[in-house]
Amino acid sequence: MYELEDGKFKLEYGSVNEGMISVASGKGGVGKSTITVNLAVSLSELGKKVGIIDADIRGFSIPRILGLTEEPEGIDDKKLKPPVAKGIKVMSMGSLVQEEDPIIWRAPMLHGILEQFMTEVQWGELDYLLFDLPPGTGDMPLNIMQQLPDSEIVIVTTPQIAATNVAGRIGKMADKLECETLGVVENMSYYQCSDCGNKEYIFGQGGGKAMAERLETELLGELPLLPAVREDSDQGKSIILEEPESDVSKEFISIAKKIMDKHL
Ligand SMILES: Nc1ncnc2c1ncn2[C@@H]1O[C@H](COP(=O)(O)OP(=O)(O)OP(=O)(O)O)[C@@H](O)[C@H]1O
Repeated sequence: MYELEDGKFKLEYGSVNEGMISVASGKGGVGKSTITVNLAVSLSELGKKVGIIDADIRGFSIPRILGLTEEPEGIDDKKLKPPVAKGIKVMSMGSLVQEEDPIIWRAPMLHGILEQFMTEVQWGELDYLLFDLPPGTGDMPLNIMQQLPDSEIVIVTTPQIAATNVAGRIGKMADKLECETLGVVENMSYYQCSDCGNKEYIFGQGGGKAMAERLETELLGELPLLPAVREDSDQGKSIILEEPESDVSKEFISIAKKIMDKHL
């Protein structure tokens, strides 16, 4: 699907110059897609050219979270021009698979669609290509990671020990496939009272850090549980652009910088 030359991924119609990064989670609902989008926007705000492949075939939510309204456009019968939102090029499995198709049919289609996204889409020059993986440690995320040699992985977890145990399996899977784990992002780490600023650690504390230690990787950041994050996502907005001075936006930018530093 691509060649790695001098640290750059050469695609049929473009290249990825710094990193192909899968965003994974041990289970659903921990904020993987929200984090994929906000990381992409953060990298873009830091001057990087970014693309996203929404490979979460069950819950393809990237177009909605990113506020994408355009469809991919066919060019000369061979290539697809990816739609763009907030400066990010996006291809979603959701645009090619019918939502009502049973998962059991969709899973084998994944391989072909991913290949099509890598070889028939006019990505142009990108610095980062992010993949929103299906949640969990089942066949679907495994198959995708197997198809992406030399890619890296960021693991999203919530702080509960149960969640970090499952997410830890993703790290072990990445090791087996020789994908480098860039680090762990702990989401919904705490809730901050908008009146008094007090932080409540409603899901416990330290699970992300403990998991990062177990996997011998870095805790890239801890993001609060904030109504504004969900509200913006629901409306196709990004908190990074809406409230760039907020603590949560600064934390996203800090995570993006740590990822960039690993590609210097
Ligand atoms: N830090 C946060 N604060 C508030 N709400 C959040 C936060 N992160 C995610 N959410 C909300 O939690 C819900 C689940 O998030 P999201 O869809 O990103 O999870 P996911 O891990 O990708 O789920 P799945 O893999 O099942 O598709 C969404 O409504 C999202 O807006």
